Amino acid sequence: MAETSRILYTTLTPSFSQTQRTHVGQRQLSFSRRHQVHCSVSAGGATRTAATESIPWGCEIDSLENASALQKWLSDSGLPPQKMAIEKVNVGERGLVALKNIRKGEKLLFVPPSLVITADAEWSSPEAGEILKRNSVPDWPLIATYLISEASLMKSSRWNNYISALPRQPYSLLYWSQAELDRYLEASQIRERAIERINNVIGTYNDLRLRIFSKHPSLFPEEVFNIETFKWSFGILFSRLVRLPSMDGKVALVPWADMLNHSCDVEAFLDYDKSSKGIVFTTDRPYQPGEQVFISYGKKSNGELLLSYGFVPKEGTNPSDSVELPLSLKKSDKCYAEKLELLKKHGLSVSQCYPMQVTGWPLELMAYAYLAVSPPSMRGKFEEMAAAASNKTTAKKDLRYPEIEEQALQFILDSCEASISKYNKFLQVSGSLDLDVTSPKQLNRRLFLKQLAVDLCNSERRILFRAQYILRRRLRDMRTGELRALRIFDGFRNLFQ
Ligand SMILES: C[S@@+](CC[C@H](N)C(=O)[O-])C[C@H]1O[C@@H](n2cnc3c(N)ncnc32)[C@H](O)[C@@H]1O
Repeated sequence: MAETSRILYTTLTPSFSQTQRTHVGQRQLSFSRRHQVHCSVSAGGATRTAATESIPWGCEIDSLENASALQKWLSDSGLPPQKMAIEKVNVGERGLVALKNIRKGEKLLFVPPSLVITADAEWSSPEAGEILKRNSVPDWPLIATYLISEASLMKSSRWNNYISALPRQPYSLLYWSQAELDRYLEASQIRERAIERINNVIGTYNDLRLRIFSKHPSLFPEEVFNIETFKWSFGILFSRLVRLPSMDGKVALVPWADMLNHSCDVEAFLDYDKSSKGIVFTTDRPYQPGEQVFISYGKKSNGELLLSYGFVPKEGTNPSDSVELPLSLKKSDKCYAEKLELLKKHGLSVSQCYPMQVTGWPLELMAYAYLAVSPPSMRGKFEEMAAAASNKTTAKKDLRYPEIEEQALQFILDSCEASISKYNKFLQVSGSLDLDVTSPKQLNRRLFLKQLAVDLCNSERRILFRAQYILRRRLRDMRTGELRALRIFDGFRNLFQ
């Protein structure tokens, strides 16, 4: 699915105002010309009702409640006969399962553009769509608002069957409270990313509310267009929106295709196929009847998958897995101010995170480590080190400074070990984290979140363990090499004495 965070940041600069209104009032609205709006939003367990009838905002993610209505509507609306059907599955709750033998290299789906939601989609409430477009609202917030608008129209929207089959509470970190993020993701840098993302959604909503919704309350009543419904629609976008490379990277919600779950073992991805004029993917392995068919949501780390999609693949099964390692300049460094200024010049800050993989770490990380440990006598090299530490520069990154190689590796090792001890602490206490829950529902949610956090922390710590092993070995080899050289030197000295 799409590279979500990047898109959100570049499409709308949110105001980041903290004035959120999460309460939904109790009055009737004149939003829809066709019927009155009734709003019941379930978010974080709370249900808010605005009128007699309620907007369902999708269905339970683990139910097949609306799946057959969705399939029927899709085929009546032009989706060609499929070799797959929506079923309950072991991985991903609901998914698409092969009905017939499917060959490797076969094209599947063929969802026509008329069944795809993009920023150009026709609004059931055209006036509302016009206003957003006039205000140059970027694609992501535009589609998020569109989804809320269409959901609130229920049966009057042409997307009713699609929206009814969407999950009422998409699994994404958007739905974790600050306390849950602090409690479960304390050790992982994903916590920061989740907070940043939640603030972006809140900022985006506040910006739209101030600039547009508050000026047109009859078209965008707060009972419907509020932070809870935005969390829902952004949760849907984060977990289902796709970027279509053959349509110039256009982002789209593709009904039916968005029932496909992710596997780290496959490389098949969704795209627009010019010859068949539909959204397709090409299988990279055969499937037998009854087997779940998968696509790839992209080469994402376990943390990124949890952030957008709310799941963590089994430990050791994701070849794209990585962990963000935080590195910081030491305050006691004699050249601290000078180094910091250069880091800032290259768009970096005093603490920088770099992705570590089981297979190694980026050259930028090594450049940062060189800068952090380099003595005042290497002042002339600081600039090139800071430039190479930034991935925004075209500067030569593959720098080597043999004279400080050992200190740089030791610096990375120390940072790895500091991170490992945070994970150790969390994983040791995680067993006793849930003793204070009172209701079974709350207990289930807590256990579920805790399990996700434990899985994430185990997979991130595993990468750090591997890096620790490699770094220790490299340092040991360097030190024994140095010792041997020293002994040879001593031998020569004795000989000449
Ligand atoms: C594009 S939707 C796929 C359809 C979804 N299973 C449904 O029932 O609506 C993405 C969501 O499916 C689930 N999912 C996808 N791949 C998964 C996997 N490998 N393991 C667990 N859950 C997965 C996650 O909840 C994710 O947010």
